[in-house]
Parts: sequence; C-alpha cells; structure tokens
Amino acid sequence: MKQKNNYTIFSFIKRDSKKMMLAIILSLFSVVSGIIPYFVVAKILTLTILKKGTIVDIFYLSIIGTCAFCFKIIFFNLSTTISHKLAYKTINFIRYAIVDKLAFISMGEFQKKKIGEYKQLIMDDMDKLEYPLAHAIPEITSNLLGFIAIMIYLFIVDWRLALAGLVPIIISFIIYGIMMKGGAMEIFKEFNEGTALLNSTTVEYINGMEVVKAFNQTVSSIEKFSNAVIHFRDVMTKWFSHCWPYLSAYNVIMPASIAFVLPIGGILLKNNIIDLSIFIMGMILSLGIAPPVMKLIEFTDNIPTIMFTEAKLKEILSINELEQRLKKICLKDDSVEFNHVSFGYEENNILHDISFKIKPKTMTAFVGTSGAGKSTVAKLIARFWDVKEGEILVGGENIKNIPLTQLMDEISFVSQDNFLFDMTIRENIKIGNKFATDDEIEAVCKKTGCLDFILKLPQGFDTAVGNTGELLSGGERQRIAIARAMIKNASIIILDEATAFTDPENEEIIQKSISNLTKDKTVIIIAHRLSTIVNADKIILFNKGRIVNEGTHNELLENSHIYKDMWQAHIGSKSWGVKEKVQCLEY
Ligand SMILES: Nc1ncnc2c1ncn2[C@@H]1O[C@H](COP(=O)(O)OP(=O)(O)OP(=O)(O)O)[C@@H](O)[C@H]1O
Repeated sequence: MKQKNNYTIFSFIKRDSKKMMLAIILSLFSVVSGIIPYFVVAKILTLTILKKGTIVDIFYLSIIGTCAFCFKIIFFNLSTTISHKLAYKTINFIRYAIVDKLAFISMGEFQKKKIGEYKQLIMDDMDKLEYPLAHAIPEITSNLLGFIAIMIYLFIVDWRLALAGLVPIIISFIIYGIMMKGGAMEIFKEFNEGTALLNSTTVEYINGMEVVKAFNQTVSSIEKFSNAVIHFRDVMTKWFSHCWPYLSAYNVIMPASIAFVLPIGGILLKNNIIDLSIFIMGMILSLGIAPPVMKLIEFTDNIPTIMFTEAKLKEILSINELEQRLKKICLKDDSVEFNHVSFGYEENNILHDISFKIKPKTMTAFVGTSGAGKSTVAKLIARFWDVKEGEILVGGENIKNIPLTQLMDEISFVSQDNFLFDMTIRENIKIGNKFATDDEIEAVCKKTGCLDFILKLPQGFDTAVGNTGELLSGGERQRIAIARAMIKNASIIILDEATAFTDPENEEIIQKSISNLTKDKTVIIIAHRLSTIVNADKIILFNKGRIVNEGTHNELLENSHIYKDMWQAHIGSKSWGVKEKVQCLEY
C-alpha cells in the first residue's frame, strides 16, 4: 500500500478548522479588550493633569476600562476552553494514528525503535504538545495583531515615541537570535535525544528489575542506565548554561520600552515638540508593547518541541505498512504451504529455501535444535514479517493477498511470551473474542485447565493480572493465553512452546483439551518435549534454518539420525527425571 507522508501536526489540527478559527477570533477580541484599558488610563491621566475632565467623565471612562478588562478575561477563557478541547482532540487523533500505524507495519519495522522511544512519542511528546496546541495558535495570532495595533496607534500619536518603544524589542530579538544561532537548536536536539535515551533505558531497566535484584545490582552498576542518567544531566546543564545568560538579558530588556520612551518623550516635551497629552499617551502605550511580544516569544520556545515531535511523527507515520488487499477473499481451505521461502531479520538469511505443505485439519509439529528457525517460520505464517524470497500460502492464497485482518481472524497464535495485559482475566481472555459470553469463557477455561486456579483467586475472573501478568505464575499465564487463543475459534492454530512452563500434570490435561479443542483445525505445534507431539500427523525437522526431514514420528525414527538422537535424549532425560524423583522420595 502506498503510504501518504504529508503528516504534519497542522494536518491533524485542520480536521477541526472551524473551532480553531473561533478560538482565534475570541482570542483577538480578548487582546483588543485588553488594549482598551491602556487608552482609558492615558485619557484619565491626561484629563486629570490638564484639569479638563469632570468627575462624571472619569467615572464613565473607568467603567469602560473595567468592562474592557472583564471582556478580556471572558473572551480569553472562552478562547482557551475551545482551544484546549481542540488540543486534546488533536492529540487523541495523533495518538490513534500512531498506534494504528504500529498495528499494520511489520515487526521488523517495529523493532527498529526501542519501546521507550514509542512510549516517549505516544505519551511524553504528545503531552508536551498540549501547551503549544491549546495556546499557541489562537494566542500567537491575537498577540501579533495586538502588537501591530498598539504600534500603529503609537506611530499615529508620535513616530519618535513609537521608534523609541521599538528599540528594546529589536535589541531583545537580536539577543534571542544570537542565542539561537550560537547552537541552541543543536543543543536542544541533543537534549531531546538525551531525553529519549533516558526514557528507553529507564523502561529497559524497570523491565529487567528481576535480573537487577537477582544479581544484586544497583542503579550505578547498570552502566547503560547510569550513563543515560549522567548524559541527560549533562545535556540539560549544557542547555541551561547556553540559554540562561541570553534569556536573562532578554527578560530584562524586552519589557523596558518605557525606559526608552520616557527620556525621548521627556526631551520632546521639554522642547515643546509634543504636548503633555501625547507624552502621557506615549508612556502608557509603551507599557503595552512588551506583553504581547513576550507572549509571542514564549511560544517560540515551543517551536523546537513541535519541530522534533513532528519529525518523529512523520518518520513513524510514513513507514511503509505491510502491503495488503483490503477486500476479503475466499480461501479454499485451512492449508498452509511454504514455497522456497528464504528469510532473515537483517542482512543474513536465517531460513533457507523452506518448502512444505500442511494439509487442512491436521496436526503438524516443528522440531529442531534451539535457534533452528522454528518460531521464525511460525511468525512468518502470521505475517509478523514478510518473506524475502518465495511465498507462503494459506488456504491456497499468497498471504500477501489476504487482508491482514482476515489473516488474523484465520490464525490463532500462542507464543512463548504469553503476554497478558494489565487487565482482568476475563478481559484478557475476551481479547480472543470480544463477543464471548461468560459461560463460553468458563467452558474454555475448564478445558484449558485454568478454571480451578481462577476460581480460587480473590475476585475470580475479575482479578487483575498485574503488569504483563506478573501476579500469575508462568504456567497460569500460559494456560490463560491458550484459553484466549482457543476462544477465538480460528481455523489455524499455532502453538509456539505453549505448554513449556506447565507442570507435567497440567500439561497432560492441557494436551488433551488442546486435542479436543483443535479436532477440526489445522494445528502447528512447536515443542521441545517430543513426547507431546508423537501423535502429530507430520513432524518437520529443522536444523540451521533448513528442513532436514519430515514424516511421522515412526518414519523419522527410522530415517533421521538427528531426530533419533533428539528422541533418545528426550527419553533419557525423562527417565532420568523419574529416577531423580524416586531417589528424592527414598531419601
Ligand atoms: N526478532 C529477531 N531479530 C533478529 N534475530 C532474531 C529475531 N528473532 C530470532 N532471531 C534469530 O533467528 C534465529 C532463529 O530463531 P528462532 O526463534 O526462529 O529459533 P527457534 O528454532 O524457534 O529457537 P527456540 O527453540 O530456541 O525458540 C536465531 O538465531 C535468533 O537469534
């Protein structure tokens, strides 16, 4: 599928452009209302000093000033309410777009970034967008127009005072420019990368907490993590050391228009070039020049944040999705076929010229030494990656021609990881089939040997399993993962070491229920315990990424010395385990 790559943050905001316009207009009203009190104060001062106005004039002017000030607040609140809603909606759009994207790219593309980097973009970077999105667009527009309005009026009042008022603004811009030109963007980039590194290593460190504890490590002894912390401290210090002197000067000079307008105005007044009313108006208006400009500059701080977030967003959203057809197609049957498939995660191939046929509604086992490529073959069937050469057919169709959602409906995959979400057991199982009733869930749990332990839990099916299922044992997690796969009722079931963590008693129960639940399905089992697959219709033996033999258990015992050795080793280890048990009992 050809990817669109015109994703900018603005393209997401544009989806609700009417609301954005309304926020800008209200913000503009707010700024205009905010300027009125300056005129009012200038007028009152002039009338009072020149003793021209009555108390009633001053009273009415005060009412106008107060009302204008109230309107400024009302319009500002209305504007920011709308822009905040819009900002959260836009951030939601972007988050959905990223997460949707991740579901349709290959695992190879997905793995190019660390989990922490995804977390930073989806959570932290999006949170940082809230401020510029909610405030920047309406306020930049209105403050810019507010500044222009004040300056035009000041020029009309007296061009010399107006120029004097502009001097600190120009000096501040020059200071800001020097700061940015002097490497601020590069340092900000480093700062941003340092934040990303800290995020990803923190996620990795927390995930590896068991290893940290088991090997009695401390934060400082996990070099990668402590280096990331130190690096972050250094880039942050560098960022502030670079910017702070400039920002201090900028913060002092920028609001100091009156310091320039006052002496110039004084000279002009003393020489009768301007009269007192113009002098007062100039002084008061000069106080109103800096606030809108400072607000504008405040938003420029967000420009690097927006630029870096947008660059990351574009990078992710323009990743090519797995090519797929959108229209559902009719599959001949539930067969699986590999035709001369070669594949490697990176440059080097891991699988070499793999070809096999799995008949519908049969059980096939993949066996072989560790690292032989069994799981890789299984993952290719589910199209977690695309093959480099050859083709994979499901139901007689190349899987590239089957819409991904249809393929996922056809296949149930239980991996070695048994990932459970931090939700209740019921919710985890319902991921397999969101329409499953409580009775169906209970029935499948009974068959997969998890009902007993679930019912013993404090809240039964409503017990939360904790982060990645940590509140359950490995075997319990595995059985729930099998129940989740079985309730999906897919026609092709792939079990990758699905019962590896289960104790022998439960393994027998689960094996029996798997056989019952998968009677009329195409089942692919990856197993190291060969005794669990002796009844398979076909066993495919892998070695170093190649198929070295295939046949039934008895055929392989006769034809393959590798399989025979594996079987002998398995039988040996089983009897060794029994002997150990007997010795322990005797002891
Ligand atoms: N995501 C990945 N990225 C890069 N290389 C990988 C990835 N997953 C597996 N490999 C490599 O591919 C090879 C085959 O791995 P695979 O998991 O398919 O073997 P396996 O036969 O299932 O092993 P085991 O029985 O130990 O699970 C190994 O050398 C492994 O290091």
